[in-house]
Amino acid sequence: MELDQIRTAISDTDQQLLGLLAKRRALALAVAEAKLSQNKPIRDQKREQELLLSLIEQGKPLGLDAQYVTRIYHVIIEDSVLQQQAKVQDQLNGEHTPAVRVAFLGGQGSYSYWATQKYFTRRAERIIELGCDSFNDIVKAVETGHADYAVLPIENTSSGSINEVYDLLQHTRLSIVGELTHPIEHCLLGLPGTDLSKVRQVCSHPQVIAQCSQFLLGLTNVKIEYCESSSAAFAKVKALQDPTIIAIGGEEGGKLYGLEVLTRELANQKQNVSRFIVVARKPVQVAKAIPAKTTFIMYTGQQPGALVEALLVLKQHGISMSKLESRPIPGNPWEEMFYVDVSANLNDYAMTRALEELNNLTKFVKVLGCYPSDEVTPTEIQA
Ligand SMILES: O=C(O)C(=O)C[C@]1(C(=O)O)C=C[C@@H](O)C=C1
Repeated sequence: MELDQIRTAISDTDQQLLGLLAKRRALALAVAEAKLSQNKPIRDQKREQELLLSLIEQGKPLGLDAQYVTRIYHVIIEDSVLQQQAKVQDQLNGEHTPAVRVAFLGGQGSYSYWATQKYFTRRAERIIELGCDSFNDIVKAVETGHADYAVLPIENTSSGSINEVYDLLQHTRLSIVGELTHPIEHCLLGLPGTDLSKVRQVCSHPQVIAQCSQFLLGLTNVKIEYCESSSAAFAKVKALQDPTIIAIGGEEGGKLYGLEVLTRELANQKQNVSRFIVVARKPVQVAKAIPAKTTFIMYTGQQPGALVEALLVLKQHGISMSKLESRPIPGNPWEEMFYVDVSANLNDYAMTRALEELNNLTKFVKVLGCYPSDEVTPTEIQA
Protein backbone atom coordinates (compact mmCIF):
# COMPACT_ATOMS: atom_id res chain seq x y z
CA MET A 1 0.00 0.00 0.00
CA GLU A 2 1.12 3.58 -0.67
CA LEU A 3 1.75 5.92 2.28
CA ASP A 4 -1.36 7.96 1.48
CA GLN A 5 -3.50 4.83 1.36
CA ILE A 6 -2.16 3.61 4.71
CA ARG A 7 -2.82 7.01 6.25
CA THR A 8 -6.37 6.99 4.93
CA ALA A 9 -6.85 3.57 6.53
CA ILE A 10 -5.44 4.89 9.84
CA SER A 11 -7.78 7.90 9.72
CA ASP A 12 -10.74 5.60 9.05
CA THR A 13 -9.77 3.42 12.00
CA ASP A 14 -9.43 6.50 14.24
CA GLN A 15 -12.86 7.66 13.18
CA GLN A 16 -14.29 4.29 14.16
CA LEU A 17 -12.44 4.44 17.48
CA LEU A 18 -13.94 7.89 18.20
CA GLY A 19 -17.39 6.62 17.33
CA LEU A 20 -16.92 3.68 19.71
CA LEU A 21 -15.62 5.94 22.49
CA ALA A 22 -18.69 8.17 22.12
CA LYS A 23 -20.91 5.06 22.18
CA ARG A 24 -19.15 3.78 25.31
CA ARG A 25 -19.57 7.15 27.00
CA ALA A 26 -23.31 7.15 26.26
CA LEU A 27 -23.57 3.64 27.78
CA ALA A 28 -21.71 4.79 30.90
CA LEU A 29 -24.22 7.63 31.27
CA ALA A 30 -27.06 5.11 30.98
CA VAL A 31 -25.39 3.04 33.72
CA ALA A 32 -25.38 6.15 35.94
CA GLU A 33 -29.16 6.43 35.54
CA ALA A 34 -29.60 2.76 36.44
CA LYS A 35 -27.34 3.08 39.49
CA LEU A 36 -29.19 6.13 40.73
CA SER A 37 -32.52 4.36 40.55
CA GLN A 38 -31.03 1.43 42.50
CA ASN A 39 -29.32 3.69 45.07
CA LYS A 40 -25.90 2.36 44.13
CA PRO A 41 -22.66 4.35 44.24
CA ILE A 42 -21.35 5.54 40.86
CA ARG A 43 -17.86 4.09 41.24
CA ASP A 44 -17.59 0.31 41.23
CA GLN A 45 -13.95 -0.69 41.50
CA LYS A 46 -14.77 -4.41 41.61
CA ARG A 47 -16.35 -4.09 38.15
CA GLU A 48 -13.33 -2.06 36.97
CA GLN A 49 -10.99 -4.84 38.19
CA GLU A 50 -12.96 -7.51 36.32
CA LEU A 51 -13.12 -5.33 33.22
CA LEU A 52 -9.38 -4.61 33.21
CA LEU A 53 -8.45 -8.25 33.76
CA SER A 54 -10.71 -9.38 30.95
CA LEU A 55 -9.44 -6.66 28.59
CA ILE A 56 -5.82 -7.60 29.31
CA GLU A 57 -6.62 -11.21 28.41
CA GLN A 58 -8.43 -10.15 25.23
CA GLY A 59 -5.52 -7.88 24.27
CA LYS A 60 -2.84 -10.60 24.52
CA PRO A 61 -3.65 -12.55 21.31
CA LEU A 62 -3.95 -9.19 19.50
CA GLY A 63 -0.40 -8.25 20.50
CA LEU A 64 -1.57 -5.50 22.87
CA ASP A 65 0.46 -5.67 26.10
CA ALA A 66 -1.10 -5.39 29.56
CA GLN A 67 0.49 -2.01 30.34
CA TYR A 68 -0.84 -0.44 27.15
CA VAL A 69 -4.36 -1.76 27.69
CA THR A 70 -4.36 -0.69 31.34
CA ARG A 71 -3.11 2.84 30.53
CA ILE A 72 -5.77 3.40 27.91
CA TYR A 73 -8.59 2.04 30.06
CA HIS A 74 -7.58 4.10 33.08
CA VAL A 75 -8.18 7.19 30.94
CA ILE A 76 -11.46 5.84 29.56
CA ILE A 77 -12.78 4.85 32.99
CA GLU A 78 -11.73 8.18 34.54
CA ASP A 79 -13.74 9.92 31.84
CA SER A 80 -16.71 7.60 32.51
CA VAL A 81 -16.68 8.34 36.22
CA LEU A 82 -16.36 12.12 35.78
CA GLN A 83 -19.11 12.15 33.12
CA GLN A 84 -21.36 10.10 35.36
CA GLN A 85 -20.67 12.36 38.36
CA ALA A 86 -21.44 15.50 36.34
CA LYS A 87 -24.72 13.97 35.17
CA VAL A 88 -25.78 12.95 38.66
CA GLN A 89 -24.95 16.42 39.99
CA ASP A 90 -26.84 17.98 37.12
CA GLN A 91 -29.96 16.00 37.98
CA LEU A 92 -29.73 16.95 41.64
CA ASN A 93 -28.91 20.64 41.26
CA GLY A 94 -30.07 21.49 37.75
CA GLU A 95 -26.54 22.68 36.93
CA HIS A 96 -26.65 21.88 33.21
CA THR A 97 -27.61 25.08 31.43
CA PRO A 98 -27.26 25.98 27.76
CA ALA A 99 -24.70 28.71 28.48
CA VAL A 100 -22.58 29.56 31.52
CA ARG A 101 -20.57 32.72 32.09
CA VAL A 102 -17.23 31.78 33.65
CA ALA A 103 -14.59 34.15 35.04
CA PHE A 104 -10.97 32.97 35.05
CA LEU A 105 -7.43 34.35 35.04
CA GLY A 106 -6.04 35.59 31.74
CA GLY A 107 -7.40 35.17 28.24
CA GLN A 108 -7.48 32.32 25.75
CA GLY A 109 -4.53 30.01 26.25
CA SER A 110 -3.89 30.60 29.98
CA TYR A 111 -3.82 27.52 32.23
CA SER A 112 -7.06 28.71 33.88
CA TYR A 113 -8.61 28.93 30.40
CA TRP A 114 -7.87 25.23 29.73
CA ALA A 115 -9.09 24.25 33.21
CA THR A 116 -12.33 26.16 32.53
CA GLN A 117 -12.81 24.36 29.21
CA LYS A 118 -12.12 20.97 30.80
CA TYR A 119 -14.55 21.48 33.68
CA PHE A 120 -17.47 23.09 31.84
CA THR A 121 -17.55 21.08 28.60
CA ARG A 122 -19.08 18.28 30.71
CA ARG A 123 -21.62 20.64 32.20
CA ALA A 124 -22.81 23.19 29.67
CA GLU A 125 -23.41 23.49 25.95
CA ARG A 126 -21.66 26.86 25.70
CA ILE A 127 -19.11 28.70 27.81
CA ILE A 128 -19.14 32.49 27.80
CA GLU A 129 -15.55 33.32 28.74
CA LEU A 130 -14.79 36.22 31.03
CA GLY A 131 -11.00 36.53 31.19
CA CYS A 132 -9.84 38.65 34.16
CA ASP A 133 -6.56 40.30 35.19
CA SER A 134 -6.52 39.29 38.86
CA PHE A 135 -7.97 36.75 41.32
CA ASN A 136 -9.78 39.63 43.02
CA ASP A 137 -11.51 40.64 39.75
CA ILE A 138 -12.55 37.02 39.17
CA VAL A 139 -14.27 36.75 42.55
CA LYS A 140 -15.88 40.20 42.10
CA ALA A 141 -17.26 39.15 38.69
CA VAL A 142 -19.27 36.33 40.34
CA GLU A 143 -20.21 38.36 43.42
CA THR A 144 -21.67 41.12 41.28
CA GLY A 145 -23.52 38.73 38.97
CA HIS A 146 -21.39 39.42 35.88
CA ALA A 147 -20.36 35.77 35.85
CA ASP A 148 -22.07 32.58 37.07
CA TYR A 149 -18.89 30.77 38.08
CA ALA A 150 -15.24 31.49 38.83
CA VAL A 151 -12.38 29.08 38.26
CA LEU A 152 -9.46 29.71 40.64
CA PRO A 153 -6.18 27.83 41.10
CA ILE A 154 -5.77 26.93 44.76
CA GLU A 155 -2.64 24.79 44.95
CA ASN A 156 0.15 23.39 42.84
CA THR A 157 2.49 20.45 43.38
CA SER A 158 5.58 22.65 42.73
CA SER A 159 4.72 25.99 44.33
CA GLY A 160 2.24 24.91 47.03
CA SER A 161 -0.83 26.83 48.13
CA ILE A 162 -1.91 30.00 46.35
CA ASN A 163 -2.25 32.30 49.34
CA GLU A 164 -4.05 35.10 47.53
CA VAL A 165 -6.91 32.74 46.65
CA TYR A 166 -7.11 31.37 50.21
CA ASP A 167 -7.34 34.94 51.53
CA LEU A 168 -10.13 35.83 49.10
CA LEU A 169 -12.13 32.79 50.28
CA GLN A 170 -12.01 34.06 53.86
CA HIS A 171 -14.07 37.13 52.94
CA THR A 172 -16.36 36.07 50.14
CA ARG A 173 -19.92 34.77 50.43
CA LEU A 174 -19.42 32.59 47.37
CA SER A 175 -19.42 28.80 47.75
CA ILE A 176 -17.06 26.19 46.38
CA VAL A 177 -19.17 24.00 44.05
CA GLY A 178 -16.50 21.98 42.27
CA GLU A 179 -12.83 21.14 41.91
CA LEU A 180 -10.57 19.83 39.20
CA THR A 181 -6.94 18.93 38.82
CA HIS A 182 -5.09 19.85 35.68
CA PRO A 183 -1.53 18.93 34.60
CA ILE A 184 0.61 22.01 34.08
CA GLU A 185 3.40 21.51 31.56
CA HIS A 186 5.52 24.65 31.42
CA CYS A 187 7.49 25.41 28.23
CA LEU A 188 9.67 28.27 27.09
CA LEU A 189 7.87 29.77 24.10
CA GLY A 190 9.16 32.28 21.59
CA LEU A 191 8.57 33.74 18.17
CA PRO A 192 9.46 31.28 15.38
CA GLY A 193 13.24 31.13 14.95
CA THR A 194 14.09 32.46 18.45
CA ASP A 195 17.66 31.67 19.56
CA LEU A 196 17.64 30.86 23.29
CA SER A 197 21.23 32.09 23.74
CA LYS A 198 20.13 35.61 22.67
CA VAL A 199 17.10 35.81 24.99
CA ARG A 200 17.16 38.72 27.48
CA GLN A 201 13.68 38.68 28.99
CA VAL A 202 11.27 35.94 30.18
CA CYS A 203 7.63 36.86 30.84
CA SER A 204 4.95 34.99 32.82
CA HIS A 205 2.64 34.98 35.83
CA PRO A 206 4.41 35.02 39.24
CA GLN A 207 3.02 31.53 40.10
CA VAL A 208 4.47 30.13 36.87
CA ILE A 209 7.82 31.79 37.56
CA ALA A 210 7.81 30.28 41.09
CA GLN A 211 7.08 26.80 39.71
CA CYS A 212 10.08 27.05 37.35
CA SER A 213 12.49 28.76 39.80
CA GLN A 214 15.18 26.06 39.55
CA PHE A 215 15.28 26.15 35.76
CA LEU A 216 15.34 29.96 35.73
CA LEU A 217 18.38 30.05 38.07
CA GLY A 218 20.31 28.47 35.19
CA LEU A 219 19.48 31.31 32.77
CA THR A 220 22.07 34.08 33.11
CA ASN A 221 21.57 37.72 32.04
CA VAL A 222 17.85 37.18 31.64
CA LYS A 223 15.35 39.58 33.23
CA ILE A 224 12.11 38.18 34.67
CA GLU A 225 9.02 40.15 33.71
CA TYR A 226 5.85 39.43 35.73
CA CYS A 227 2.55 39.45 33.83
CA GLU A 228 -1.09 39.09 34.92
CA SER A 229 -1.29 35.60 33.36
CA SER A 230 0.62 33.28 31.05
CA SER A 231 -1.71 34.31 28.21
CA ALA A 232 -0.85 37.99 28.88
CA ALA A 233 2.81 36.94 28.52
CA PHE A 234 2.06 35.23 25.16
CA ALA A 235 0.23 38.34 23.93
CA LYS A 236 3.16 40.53 24.95
CA VAL A 237 5.75 38.39 23.12
CA LYS A 238 3.54 38.35 20.03
CA ALA A 239 2.93 42.11 20.14
CA LEU A 240 6.58 43.12 20.67
CA GLN A 241 7.93 40.90 17.85
CA ASP A 242 11.33 40.98 19.58
CA PRO A 243 13.09 37.55 19.50
CA THR A 244 15.03 38.37 22.70
CA ILE A 245 11.76 38.26 24.67
CA ILE A 246 10.07 34.93 25.42
CA ALA A 247 7.24 33.59 27.60
CA ILE A 248 6.62 30.62 29.89
CA GLY A 249 3.31 28.82 29.59
CA GLY A 250 1.58 25.84 28.05
CA GLU A 251 2.40 24.67 24.53
CA GLU A 252 -1.21 24.66 23.32
CA GLY A 253 -1.76 28.16 24.71
CA GLY A 254 1.41 29.51 23.10
CA LYS A 255 0.35 28.09 19.73
CA LEU A 256 -2.76 30.30 19.81
CA TYR A 257 -0.36 33.29 19.72
CA GLY A 258 1.89 31.84 17.01
CA LEU A 259 4.68 30.94 19.48
CA GLU A 260 6.95 27.90 19.27
CA VAL A 261 8.41 25.70 21.99
CA LEU A 262 12.10 26.25 22.82
CA THR A 263 12.31 23.98 25.91
CA ARG A 264 9.86 21.71 27.71
CA GLU A 265 9.48 20.37 31.28
CA LEU A 266 10.57 23.48 33.18
CA ALA A 267 8.71 22.88 36.45
CA ASN A 268 10.60 22.16 39.67
CA GLN A 269 8.56 18.97 40.17
CA LYS A 270 8.30 16.46 37.35
CA GLN A 271 4.65 15.87 38.21
CA ASN A 272 3.41 19.46 38.06
CA VAL A 273 -0.32 19.53 38.68
CA SER A 274 -2.60 22.37 39.76
CA ARG A 275 -5.82 21.99 41.66
CA PHE A 276 -8.54 24.47 40.75
CA ILE A 277 -11.75 25.25 42.59
CA VAL A 278 -15.00 26.37 41.01
CA VAL A 279 -17.06 28.88 43.00
CA ALA A 280 -20.60 30.20 42.57
CA ARG A 281 -23.13 32.33 44.44
CA LYS A 282 -25.30 29.34 45.37
CA PRO A 283 -23.98 26.21 47.14
CA VAL A 284 -24.69 22.80 45.64
CA GLN A 285 -25.76 19.50 47.17
CA VAL A 286 -23.60 16.48 46.43
CA ALA A 287 -25.41 13.26 45.53
CA LYS A 288 -24.85 10.39 47.96
CA ALA A 289 -23.77 8.20 45.02
CA ILE A 290 -20.54 10.14 44.49
CA PRO A 291 -17.56 10.98 46.72
CA ALA A 292 -17.80 14.46 48.23
CA LYS A 293 -15.35 16.91 49.73
CA THR A 294 -16.20 19.65 52.20
CA THR A 295 -14.03 22.70 52.79
CA PHE A 296 -14.45 24.80 55.92
CA ILE A 297 -12.47 27.45 57.77
CA MET A 298 -12.15 27.74 61.52
CA TYR A 299 -10.55 30.01 64.06
CA THR A 300 -9.61 28.05 67.15
CA GLY A 301 -8.06 30.80 69.26
CA GLN A 302 -4.52 30.50 70.58
CA GLN A 303 -4.94 28.46 73.77
CA PRO A 304 -2.58 25.44 74.02
CA GLY A 305 -3.83 22.37 72.15
CA ALA A 306 -6.75 24.21 70.49
CA LEU A 307 -6.01 22.89 67.01
CA VAL A 308 -5.36 19.35 68.25
CA GLU A 309 -8.74 19.32 70.01
CA ALA A 310 -10.50 20.56 66.90
CA LEU A 311 -8.86 17.88 64.74
CA LEU A 312 -9.74 15.21 67.29
CA VAL A 313 -13.41 16.00 66.62
CA LEU A 314 -12.88 14.92 63.01
CA LYS A 315 -11.07 11.78 64.14
CA GLN A 316 -13.85 10.88 66.59
CA HIS A 317 -16.39 11.03 63.76
CA GLY A 318 -14.21 9.00 61.39
CA ILE A 319 -13.78 11.94 58.98
CA SER A 320 -10.51 12.00 57.06
CA MET A 321 -8.79 15.27 56.31
CA SER A 322 -7.12 15.75 52.92
CA LYS A 323 -5.67 19.21 53.53
CA LEU A 324 -4.93 21.64 56.37
CA GLU A 325 -3.71 25.14 55.60
CA SER A 326 -3.28 28.18 57.80
CA ARG A 327 -3.44 31.86 56.83
CA PRO A 328 -3.05 35.02 58.92
CA ILE A 329 -6.23 36.86 59.93
CA PRO A 330 -6.03 40.45 58.65
CA GLY A 331 -6.02 42.92 61.56
CA ASN A 332 -5.14 40.21 64.14
CA PRO A 333 -1.35 39.83 64.04
CA TRP A 334 -0.06 36.26 64.66
CA GLU A 335 -3.56 34.80 64.70
CA GLU A 336 -4.32 32.14 62.12
CA MET A 337 -7.40 30.96 60.25
CA PHE A 338 -7.31 27.22 59.45
CA TYR A 339 -8.63 25.91 56.14
CA VAL A 340 -9.67 22.28 56.24
CA ASP A 341 -10.60 19.93 53.37
CA VAL A 342 -12.30 16.71 54.43
CA SER A 343 -13.54 13.70 52.47
CA ALA A 344 -17.17 13.94 53.58
CA ASN A 345 -20.58 15.10 52.44
CA LEU A 346 -21.98 18.06 54.34
CA ASN A 347 -25.26 16.15 54.68
CA ASP A 348 -23.64 13.08 56.30
CA TYR A 349 -24.69 12.56 59.88
CA ALA A 350 -21.04 12.38 61.02
CA MET A 351 -20.20 15.67 59.29
CA THR A 352 -23.22 17.48 60.71
CA ARG A 353 -22.31 16.32 64.22
CA ALA A 354 -18.64 17.22 63.77
CA LEU A 355 -19.54 20.75 62.63
CA GLU A 356 -21.90 21.20 65.58
CA GLU A 357 -19.11 20.21 67.97
CA LEU A 358 -16.58 22.44 66.21
CA ASN A 359 -19.02 25.33 66.47
CA ASN A 360 -19.10 24.86 70.24
CA LEU A 361 -15.38 24.24 70.59
CA THR A 362 -13.90 26.96 68.37
CA LYS A 363 -14.45 30.71 68.04
CA PHE A 364 -15.55 30.65 64.41
CA VAL A 365 -16.47 28.06 61.77
CA LYS A 366 -17.66 28.72 58.22
CA VAL A 367 -18.34 26.13 55.53
CA LEU A 368 -16.90 27.25 52.18
CA GLY A 369 -18.61 24.50 50.21
CA CYS A 370 -19.36 20.84 49.64
CA TYR A 371 -18.57 19.55 46.15
CA PRO A 372 -17.88 16.35 44.18
CA SER A 373 -14.33 15.06 44.49
CA ASP A 374 -12.48 15.13 41.17
CA GLU A 375 -10.01 12.45 42.23
CA VAL A 376 -10.51 9.21 40.32
CA THR A 377 -7.70 7.01 41.60
CA PRO A 378 -6.90 4.39 38.95
CA THR A 379 -7.96 0.86 39.87
CA GLU A 380 -4.91 -1.37 40.19
CA ILE A 381 -4.98 -4.94 39.06
CA GLN A 382 -4.74 -7.37 41.93
CA ALA A 383 -3.01 -10.51 40.81
O1 LIG B 1 -20.15 -0.66 34.84
C1 LIG B 1 -20.36 0.31 35.56
O2 LIG B 1 -20.82 0.19 36.69
C2 LIG B 1 -20.02 1.67 35.08
O3 LIG B 1 -20.41 2.64 35.72
C3 LIG B 1 -19.14 1.82 33.91
C4 LIG B 1 -17.68 1.95 34.31
C5 LIG B 1 -16.89 1.88 32.97
O4 LIG B 1 -16.61 2.92 32.39
O5 LIG B 1 -16.64 0.78 32.52
C6 LIG B 1 -17.47 3.27 34.96
C7 LIG B 1 -17.40 3.41 36.33
C8 LIG B 1 -17.43 2.28 37.26
O6 LIG B 1 -16.55 2.47 38.33
C9 LIG B 1 -17.20 1.01 36.56
C10 LIG B 1 -17.27 0.87 35.21
